[in-house]
Amino acid sequence: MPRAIISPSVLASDFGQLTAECKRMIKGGAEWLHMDVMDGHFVPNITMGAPVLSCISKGVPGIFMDCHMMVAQPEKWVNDIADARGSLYCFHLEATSEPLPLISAIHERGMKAGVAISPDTPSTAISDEVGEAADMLLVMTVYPGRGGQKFIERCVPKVAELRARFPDKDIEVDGGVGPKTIDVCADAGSNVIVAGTAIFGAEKPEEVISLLKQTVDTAQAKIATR
Ligand SMILES: O=C(CO)[C@@H](O)[C@H](O)COP(=O)(O)O
Repeated sequence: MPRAIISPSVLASDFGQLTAECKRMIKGGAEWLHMDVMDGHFVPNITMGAPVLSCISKGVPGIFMDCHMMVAQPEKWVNDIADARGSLYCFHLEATSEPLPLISAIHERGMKAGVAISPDTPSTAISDEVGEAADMLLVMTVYPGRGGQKFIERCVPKVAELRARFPDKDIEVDGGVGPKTIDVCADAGSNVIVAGTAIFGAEKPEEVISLLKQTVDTAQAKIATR
């Protein structure tokens, strides 16, 4: 049964704050930290790349960096992210015509491989072969590009479709997820939860992390008995 994993999407205005926030989230119960890598091509914004991730991994020993690569050429950054000690390299299916060789390249560099789909991409675009080869599947519940957007509920059936085909895989949701939207995500079968605003905007982030985790674990236990 896939276990609940909470992966806060780290928001910070300077580097010292970034590492401090990562440490605070781990202390608050987060297993992974979601790193939004945006290149200004695949999405309009630019965030951070391998040099910043390298500093974070040095500053936060043992961190699991869940690197969400919102980039136009995902093949290009595998080595740099591996050298920066990225733990999981999640690329967008829309950004490559060769997902299987890319998954192999990611595995060869010792990282887990994730495959993301944007809201307008159907879950069936992830073939059985690609889904089996990947370690994690990411269903975006907002259009990639920035935090703080409204959850798009019509993306949720894609989670259920993927969970039915891949019962043992990690399935992540990202975008507008928080206490108000976790139930539908968890019931559909997602077990890796990315949250930015809902966690960082909370007075007690650890309570939000705990609620998200409990909701997923309860839903996974129900799904396992179906
Ligand atoms: O990558 C993205 C959006 O592109 C997400 O990781 C968001 O940054 C999550 O933030 P919230 O929607 O939870 O505020």
